[in-house]
Amino acid sequence: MMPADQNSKVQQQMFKLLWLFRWRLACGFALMVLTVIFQLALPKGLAYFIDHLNTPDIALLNRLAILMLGILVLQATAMAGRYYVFESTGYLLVHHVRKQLYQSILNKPVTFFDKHHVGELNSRLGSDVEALHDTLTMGLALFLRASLLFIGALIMMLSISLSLASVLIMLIPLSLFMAQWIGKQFRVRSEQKQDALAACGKTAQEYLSHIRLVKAFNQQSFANQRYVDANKKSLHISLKNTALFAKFQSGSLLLTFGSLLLTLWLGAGQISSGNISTGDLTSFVLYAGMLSMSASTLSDFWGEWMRTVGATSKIFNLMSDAEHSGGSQRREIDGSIQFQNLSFSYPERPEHCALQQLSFSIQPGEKVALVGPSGAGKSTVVALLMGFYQPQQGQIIFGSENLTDLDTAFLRQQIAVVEQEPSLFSGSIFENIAFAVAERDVSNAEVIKAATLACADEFIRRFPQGYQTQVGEHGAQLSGGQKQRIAIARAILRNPRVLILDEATSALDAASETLVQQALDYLMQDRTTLIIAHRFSTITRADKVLVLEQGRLVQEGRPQHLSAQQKGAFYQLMSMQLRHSAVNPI
Ligand SMILES: Nc1ncnc2c1ncn2[C@@H]1O[C@H](COP(=O)(O)OP(=O)(O)OP(=O)(O)O)[C@@H](O)[C@H]1O
Repeated sequence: MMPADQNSKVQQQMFKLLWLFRWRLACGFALMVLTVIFQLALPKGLAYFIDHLNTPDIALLNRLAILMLGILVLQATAMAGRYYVFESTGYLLVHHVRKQLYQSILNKPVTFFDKHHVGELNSRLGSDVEALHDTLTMGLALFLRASLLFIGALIMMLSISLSLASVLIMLIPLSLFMAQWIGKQFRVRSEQKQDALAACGKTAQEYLSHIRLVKAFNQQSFANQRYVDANKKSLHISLKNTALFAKFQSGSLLLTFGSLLLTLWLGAGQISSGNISTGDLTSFVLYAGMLSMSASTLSDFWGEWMRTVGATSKIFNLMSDAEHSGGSQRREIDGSIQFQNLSFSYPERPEHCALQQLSFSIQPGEKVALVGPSGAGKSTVVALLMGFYQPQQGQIIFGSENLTDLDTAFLRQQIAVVEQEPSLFSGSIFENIAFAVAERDVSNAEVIKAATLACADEFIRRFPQGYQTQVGEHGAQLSGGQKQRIAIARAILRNPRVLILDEATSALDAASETLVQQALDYLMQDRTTLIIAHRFSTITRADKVLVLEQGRLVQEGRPQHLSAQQKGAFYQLMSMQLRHSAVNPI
């Protein structure tokens, strides 16, 4: 349950959203008032018609029929207009919120993504935003219409027969209570069903996205069983829901037709005593139907509205704070980097020190290899360098500027990262290389030049569609070496002052290896390069090596110098690496 003040804040924001579309909504409301007036007029017309069925004045009946037909046509037209205006406003609202929400998510700090699962964010963008459409526009429209109809039908019923109306009004609380109770039951079960369906989807996604592993271990039947189990839960809830609905239907039938019978019985007495006509009784029954339908819409709405407030509060929370963009200095960096007495713990694991009192400096143009066992803190150094996290202690200096004073976006423009497993997006090879430059349009010639320097132009041209070849999800059509060269072309196009290279651990064939190395050699020229290095050959070619162990810098120096210190961490690490390479050459 949300606290009341947060509830009202969310509702204020929901009304602010509605306010953006006020003219469309006002137009929809005007059409709605028209449809309600027509709807209320029809039973009255019908009553008049029935009471004059025996009249010898056929012309009067004809005029009456034409008038009612006219009202019907007008009502149908106004109804179509009302439906279109509200429904389309709902879609425009969803489009608006989804656009803003996605943009806010993109601008969140990296720490945010440590806490939130991509699947969860997807469901905020999907079903939670969709709830706004259903409740905020269509739901609200139905609520307003039901309110107008309820009041109108009640007035008409009271005007036809006070006594008959009083009896039926006493039955309203019973039907409202029943609808409320059943609505609550459905809500609880539909939430359980949603959870069961989400669990089903998660199981399917997990096994299907790792299908090769499943097949490699012959685990199809295990994967199938997991899915069947998850599916069974959702079936069980659906069956329970269906049984409840069946009972509800019979109860509601009894109540509806019981009240109808009561009305007819009491009405027949009133007709025989001459208080009302047959037409009056017919219209009374029709108004009573409108009253009960609108009452159940009204009782459903509140639960629906509060559920949407719940879902929407998560959306508004996500839309609130954006990434801390660091300082305001938009300085060109010269490539020198210093870590000064830096300590850092991830916000999600504050008790664990990922980096401890780390100090080192890198000169402009220097090639520095960052080495250390798994979990030593190599990737953390890079994450801090990119400004993804703020250290709790110490500082990072670019040139003479503290990282906290620099505009993070401007700083990142001057850094390029080549990942260990390059990420390619669905789209063409051209788009994937041009992805390097967000600030301006990139020409064909620039992309081709970058690809040529990355030794990628030749293989790209061999594809029938060349640079327009679609790489498919996760770049499935490209080999490991080809993906790496595209990632290198991307970095060349960015022309960064500082290059961060997370060296691939997986082996390439000798020909690919040579091409990738050639591309990297070009890329590293005259740039400060920090390499998370795994290969012996890379490490020995670096100007300097930083050896990390459990977040601490344990050794630093030229590789030749460090390899001579047989008791040092570097020597141990390299001996292990060489033994491993002898077994699994990379
Ligand atoms: N997002 C995170 N949240 C919490 N702890 C993290 C996070 N990322 C890394 N860590 C922890 O921080 C420490 C350093 O991790 P880091 O990824 O920097 O090591 P690494 O040297 O790059 O390892 P590897 O060579 O295996 O990639 C590890 O103990 C790791 O468990």
